[in-house]
Order: sequence, then C-alpha cells, then structure tokens
Amino acid sequence: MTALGCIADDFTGATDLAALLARSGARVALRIGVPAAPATDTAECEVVALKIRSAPAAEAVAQVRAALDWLQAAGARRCYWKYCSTFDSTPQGNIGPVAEALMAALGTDRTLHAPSFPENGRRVFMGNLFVGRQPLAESPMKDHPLNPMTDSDLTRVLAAQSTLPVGLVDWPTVAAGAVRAAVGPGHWIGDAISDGDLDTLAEAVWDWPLLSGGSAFAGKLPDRLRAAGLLGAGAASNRPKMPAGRAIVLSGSCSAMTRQQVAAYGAVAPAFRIDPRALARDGAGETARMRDWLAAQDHPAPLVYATAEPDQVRAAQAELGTDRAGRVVEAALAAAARAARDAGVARFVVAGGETSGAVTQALAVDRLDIGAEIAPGVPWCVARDAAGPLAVALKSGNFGGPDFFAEALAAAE
Ligand SMILES: Nc1ncnc2c1ncn2[C@@H]1O[C@H](COP(=O)(O)OP(=O)(O)OP(=O)(O)O)[C@@H](O)[C@H]1O
Ligand SMILES: O=C(O)[C@@H](O)C(=O)CO
Repeated sequence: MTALGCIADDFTGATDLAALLARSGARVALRIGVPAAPATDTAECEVVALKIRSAPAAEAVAQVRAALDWLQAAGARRCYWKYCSTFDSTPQGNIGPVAEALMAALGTDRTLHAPSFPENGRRVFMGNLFVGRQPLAESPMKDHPLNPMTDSDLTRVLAAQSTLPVGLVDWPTVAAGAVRAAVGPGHWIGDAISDGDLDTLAEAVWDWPLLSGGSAFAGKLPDRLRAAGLLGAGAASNRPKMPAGRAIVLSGSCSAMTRQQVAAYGAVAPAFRIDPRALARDGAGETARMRDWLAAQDHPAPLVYATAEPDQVRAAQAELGTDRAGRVVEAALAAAARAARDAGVARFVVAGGETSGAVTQALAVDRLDIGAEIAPGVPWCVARDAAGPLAVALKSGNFGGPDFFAEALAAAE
C-alpha cells in the first residue's frame, strides 16, 4: 500500500526526490510516466516522473491528474508535487495551476511550497530564492535555455501563475516555530535556509494532503509518516544490484556546473560534440556521423554532449527557435542512447532534466529502483529492458561537483 504519492515535473527531479525519500530507508519506486497498467507491486513511496516542466499549464494539469488517479489507485492519500529547487517556471508556468488542480482533487484548500535544498545551495529567505550566494535572477538560471529565471521573489513568480492567494511563511516565523498558526487557505511559500528549517516546516504541515517543492522538504516526510504508523520500518536493504558493463555519458544540460563537468570529463575521455544548427541542416547525416563515432570508440565510457556556452545557445536558438533547438538536441542524444544500448552499453550517465526525459524514453524503461546516491540528489537507478538490467544516473543541471561524471562511473564499480 502506498502511503505517499509523488509527482515530479521532470525526470532528474524525480530521481532526486526518490533519492531523498530513500535516505529514510523507505521503499521507493519511480515510474517513468503514468503507468498504463493499474497499480500492482507498488512501493510505500511511489514517484511518477512526468516531463511537463515546460508544458503549457492545461497540458501539465491533465497529465498530473492522470498521475494522481494512478497514485490514488495505489492507495496514496497524501501527495507531493515536486518541481525544481530553482523554481524553474515562467509567468505562464504550471507550478501554481498544477498545485491548484491537485488541491481540488485532494479536497484541500492549501499547500506549502518549500523548494529549498540547502545541501545543494538553494535557500529561500523572505520569499527570495538564492542559488549559492546569488539571488536566483542573478544566478546562472537567468540564462536557462527554456525558462530563464528573471525574478528571485517566489511569491511574485507563483502569484503570476495562480488564482489562489500566495502567502509567505517568513524565516522569523519558521525560527519561532510558529508555522502552523501562520498558515491558512491558499499557497504558502516556506522560507528555509537550513535543513533544520525544513524540519520545522515539515513538523508543522506533514499531515496536509498536498505538499509541494523540492526533494529536501519531501525527504523530511517519511520519518513523520512512519511515526504516525503510515510507513513500515525503514530498511537499507532495498538497494538494487548495479549491472556490469560499458558506460556512456550524455549531456544536454547547458548549466554552469554541467559546463564545468563536461570540460573536466572531456579532458580525460573521448568526446563528441553535437551542434543543433548542424543537426537542423542535416539531422540524418549528423546522427549517422555520431553513431559511427560511437561505434569506433573502445573507451569504456565516451562522452556525447551538446552542452554549450550561453552565447552559443542563444545563437542556436536565434536561428532555430528555442523549442526546435532543444528538440533536435534531445533527439540526437536519445539516438546516441539507443545506439549505445543496442551495442550492449549498460550504464548511462545523463546530464539535464529534459535530456534525461528524452534518453529514458529512448531506452523504453518504465520503472527505476533507487540505488546509491552519487552526489546529493543524484542516485544510480536500476531498470530492466528486454536485454536485461541497465543503470541510469540522471543528473540535474546544476547538481554534482566538477568531477561528477568520473565519480559516477567510479561509484558504479
Ligand atoms: N547547444 C545547445 N543549443 C540550444 N539548446 C541546447 C543546446 N544544448 C542543449 N540544449 C537544450 O537545452 C535544454 C537543456 O535542458 P535540460 O533540462 O536537459 O538541462 P538543465 O535545464 O540544465 O537541467 P535541469 O532541468 O535538470 O536543471 C534541452 O532542451 C537541450 O536539448
Ligand atoms: O530540485 C532540483 O533542483 C532538481 O531535482 C531538479 O528538478 C532539476 O531538474
């Protein structure tokens, strides 16, 4: 019986969430998309990974409703709406509309949003999100290819896309432990600059039918659900066994951290750069060139990347349009993943949420079991296809340190 049903707006976000839930020893399963089959063999925490971060609100809401139906059929009475710890969204974005649709479906009039992930440098103070020391709108997120973040004040960002009022549980209120008395109907942004603040928020609202935000806040729920008798005893024994075999690193993230990671790994492993403009001119030819290159590599883990500097991304987008530039890159990286799997590759390290969505769909896996965490929020996950087990590590754009790719490969041994 599932105690906590979670819906994530992208695939790296879903594995991040699953990793933080699994830290508690809870049994966690991750579904890629809404399963077609009714819920059987379910875990106590189920995560449905969607690919809706950039989807129009109506489309996102429809997919989320389907996911909630599946989770409720699995027994879930509580829901967690997971989006990015950098609140990736636009004024037309779907974080607010999805939260409101979930509130209606769950019969509640309120939710608390806590995107903070202090372990990864994301903190909310007085409603403003900081990435490391920088306000969100001055951080590298201002150059995001799909949803550049231009306002650090989350109450404003959320209000622009919501119909219900948006309030703030400010840090003095959190520090005073006065959260429960401060909240009522509507959306609430919860300040949290430390893990302890997230604990305080969770202690006050863990029993609400709908909570929202990043993985770190969700990670505070299993122990409280367990104390209320809603989760079984925690056990570290559910880690899946890593499959042996060759690897590939696929990067479509253009985040500041991924750019460093690609540079570091490209210096020690063979690397193939894909270029959206060349792909748009001759997709079949470029993809064939990439496949030939891959087939010629005898390195245990080559790199294929589209990762580029902001000015190069802007130039490609100006020529092709943002959507098309993203789509041709995603299609090429998906083709690389498929070619690698067909050639027997068993381990896939993927950088970028949209990219991870494209790659996992190309690999046609529908369930991931959550293994060891490589870096905070990035676990190895084990799946199965007709050829046997395979492992994927889906890295959010800004997660991990500069040597993440080599560390992931080492952690797989
Ligand atoms: N050189 C490029 N020019 C234009 N678009 C690109 C280029 N390289 C990658 N892209 C596109 O940019 C988008 C990057 O989004 P993705 O979600 O994969 O990474 P991210 O936003 O850094 O990761 P996360 O969502 O986990 O933070 C993808 O759609 C990708 O196809
Ligand atoms: O919350 C985060 O930062 C990540 O899980 C994510 O969603 C990036 O795609």
